[in-house]
Amino acid sequence: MSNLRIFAVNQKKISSLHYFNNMCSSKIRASLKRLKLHVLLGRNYSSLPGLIGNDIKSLHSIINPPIAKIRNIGIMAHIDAGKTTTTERILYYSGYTRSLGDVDDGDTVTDFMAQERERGITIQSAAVTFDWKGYRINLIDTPGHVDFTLEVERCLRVLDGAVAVFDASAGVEAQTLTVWRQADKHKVPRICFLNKMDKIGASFNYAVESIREKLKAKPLLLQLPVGEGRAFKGVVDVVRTEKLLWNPNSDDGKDFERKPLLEMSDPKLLKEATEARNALIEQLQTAIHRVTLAQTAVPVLCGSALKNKGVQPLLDAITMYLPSPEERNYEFLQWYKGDLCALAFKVLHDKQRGPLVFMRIYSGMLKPQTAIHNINGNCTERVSRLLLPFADQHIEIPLLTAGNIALTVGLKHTATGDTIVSSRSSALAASRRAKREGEKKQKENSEAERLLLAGVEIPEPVFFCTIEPPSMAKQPDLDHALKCLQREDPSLKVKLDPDSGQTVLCGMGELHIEIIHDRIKREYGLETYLGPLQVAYREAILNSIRATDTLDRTLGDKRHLVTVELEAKPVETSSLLPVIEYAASVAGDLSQASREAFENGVHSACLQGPLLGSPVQDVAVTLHSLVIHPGTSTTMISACVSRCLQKALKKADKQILEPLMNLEVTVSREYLSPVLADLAQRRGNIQEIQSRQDNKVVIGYVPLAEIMGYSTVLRTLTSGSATFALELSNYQAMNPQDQSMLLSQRHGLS
Ligand SMILES: Nc1nc2c(ncn2[C@@H]2O[C@H](COP(=O)(O)OP(=O)(O)OP(=O)(O)O)[C@@H](O)[C@H]2O)c(=O)[nH]1
Repeated sequence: MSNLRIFAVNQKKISSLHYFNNMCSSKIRASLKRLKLHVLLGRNYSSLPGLIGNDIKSLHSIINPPIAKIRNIGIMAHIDAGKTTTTERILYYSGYTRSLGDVDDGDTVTDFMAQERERGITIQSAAVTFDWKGYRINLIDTPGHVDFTLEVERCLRVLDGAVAVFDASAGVEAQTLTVWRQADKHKVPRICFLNKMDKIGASFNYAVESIREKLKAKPLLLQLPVGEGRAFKGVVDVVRTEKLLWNPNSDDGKDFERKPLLEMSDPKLLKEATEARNALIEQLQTAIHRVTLAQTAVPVLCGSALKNKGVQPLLDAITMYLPSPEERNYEFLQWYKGDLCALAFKVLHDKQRGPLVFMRIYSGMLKPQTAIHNINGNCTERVSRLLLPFADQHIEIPLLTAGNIALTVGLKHTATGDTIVSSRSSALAASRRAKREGEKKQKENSEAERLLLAGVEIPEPVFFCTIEPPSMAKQPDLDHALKCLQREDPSLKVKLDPDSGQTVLCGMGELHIEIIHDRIKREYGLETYLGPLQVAYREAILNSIRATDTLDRTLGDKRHLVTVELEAKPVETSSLLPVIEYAASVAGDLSQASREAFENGVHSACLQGPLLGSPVQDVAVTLHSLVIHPGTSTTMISACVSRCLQKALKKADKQILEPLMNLEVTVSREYLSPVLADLAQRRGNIQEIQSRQDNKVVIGYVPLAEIMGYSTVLRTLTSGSATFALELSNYQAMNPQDQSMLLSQRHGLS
C-alpha cells in the first residue's frame, strides 16, 4: 500500500511546520462553526424546511429521503487543488452558509481554526449533510496531505461517488494519482472538476490530456470553458449547447445567466460546441450516468471555485451522474437480508458527548437506545443517541435507514473501520449465507473475513519517536489520550520501548507525528515532550544459521524444561511476517498449543533484530526439534524459542534495510539546478525530469533518512515556489559504508 507524503512548500503552508501549536480539525467543521456563529447571530435558515417545530412527519421525510435521492460523495484531490474552496462554495450555494469563505483570508473559515490558516491544509475528514434541488447530499471531506492517505482511503470506502478536483494549470499531480488508484480499488465512480480555470497558466486541454494519459481514463467533456486564465468567464454546457456566464459584477457569483449559443453572436463558440457535442454523442453509446457508474469514462466539468464560477453545475452533475446508494453493487448486502449492516468510518472525541462515531448504513436501520454488535471488536454495545450531521446542526433523530450517514453517541469501543451489525446472531446468519456463497465461488475465507466490510490496509509506519508526559503522574493521562487518538486513527501506532520503558509513537510522516503531539496538548491539555524523530529501519539476514537452546527454570515447585533446535534463513517476501516451517521429523507430533507457543516465540524474536533492535524482514524459520518436559508452560516454550532465534540471528551475516522513497519535485525552471545538486548530496537517484507547463518535474528515489526536514530546505532553495511528494517505494539494503556509519552513530561511537 502506498504511503505517500506531499508537502506544499510555500510560505503559507509550512512556515510553522516544526513549531506550530495548532489544533487540527477539518475545514468542513470549521465552516460549520462559522455557520453556527451566524445562527447565533439570529440569521434565518429557511433552507432547512421541516426542521422547525415538531412536525415529525416532515422531519422523517427529511431525515430519511428516498434512497434514489441520496448521494454519498467525497471530494478528492492533490493538495491545494481547491477542495476546501469548492466545499465552501457548495455549502454556500446550497444555502447552508451565509457568506463565502476564502482559505487565504483571515476573515473566513480560518478565523476559527488558527492552525489551518497557518498550514492551509485539511487534516481530518468529517461528513456534512445538505440538500440540493430535492437531493440529499452527504459530503465527506477528505484530507489532501499524504500523511493522511489512510483517512482518504477510509472515506472512499463509504462513498458511492466522488468528485476529483484538479488544478487546471497543473492537471494530474502526484497525489491525484494516488487517490485515483484508491478510488479504483474501491470502485468509486467519479466526475472531474477542473478548478482554477481563472489561474494564469490554466489550460483545459492540458488538464484533459493529463487525465487521459496519466489516469488512463476516458474523459467525457460535458463542458468547455469560456476563456481561460484571466479571461475565464464561464462554461459552455456541451449537452444543452448553452453557455453559462457568471455576472462579473456579482461579488458572490449567485447571479449568472444561461443563454443559447447563436450563430449570429457566437459563431466560433457554437461551432466548437457543436463539434464537441457530436463527439460526445458519438463517443457515448449509453447514457453518461451509466458509463460513469460503470467507470468506463469520467465526466469532466470546469470552473473556478475561488471566483465563484462553475460550482452550481457541478452540484447538478453530482445529482445527475453520480450513483445513489442502491445503484452500487455491494455484494455483502445479500447476506444481511435487510438486517443492519454499517461501517464506522470516523471516530471523533467530543468533550461533552464522549466518542461520536460516523457510520455509513448499508442495509437495515439504526435506532437510538438499541444494542449493536461490533464484528471487529466482537462486542455488543449500545447506541444512546442518533444524530444527523445536518449542516452545522446535529439533529436528534428516531431512526435512520440504509444509504444514510449517521452520527452515533454512546459507543465506547467502536473504532474507525469497524463493521457494525444488529446482533451476534445476525452476524452468524449473514456469515452462513456468505459461506454458502463463498463455497459456490470456491472462496475459502474465515467467518470474520467474510463479514468485514472491505478493509483498509494500514501501512507500516516509517517514522517513530519517544513521547514523554510532563511528569510520571501524568502517564495514565497520556495513555488515555493515545488510546483515544488510536481509535480515531488506526495508522498511529503506540508501543513501549522494552529497554527504556518509554512510550514510542510510530507514524506515517513528520507532519502526522507533529499533529498527534499538538492534539494531545490541545484536546487533552497535556504538554508532552517528543524525542528526536527516527527512521524505522528493518534488518535482514544474509545466510542460513542453525541454533539450539535449552531453558531450564523452576518456578515455585514446578520445573519448566525445554530444548529447541531451529534454523533461520533468508527468503524474499518483502514482509515482516516470518515464514514458519516444520521439519518433517517434528511436524507430526506437535500439539496445537506447542505450535502456537513456537510461533509466538518466533514472532517476538523477529520484532527486535540484533543490529538496531529494528524488526527483521525476509526471514524463514524452520523448527527441527522441540523437546518439552511435562508441565512446561507455553510461555516458557515461547521464551526459549525466542532466545534461540535471537541467538541464530546474532550469529548470521546481517544487513540494515532502509525505507527508500519515490520522490517527485515540481520546481520552476530557474531553480532546477540547485534542487538537483541538493538531491545528489542526499543520496538521491534521479530517474527522469519531465516538463509540466513552465515547471520541471524531477522524479527519482531518495532514502527517507536523507529527506527529513526537506520541506524547509526546498523552500529556502526555491524561494517557496516548489512542491514535493514522497511515497514509500520499498526497503532496500544500505551500502556497507552508510550502514557502519549509522551503527556507530546509534552506538554513540561518532
Ligand atoms: N486562482 C484560483 N485559486 C484557487 C481556486 N480554488 C482554490 N484556490 C486557491 O488555492 C489554494 C488552495 O485552496 P484550498 O481550497 O485550501 O485547497 P485544498 O485542496 O482544500 O487544500 P488542502 O486541504 O490543503 O489539501 C488557496 O490559496 C485557494 O485560494 C480557484 O478556483 N482559482
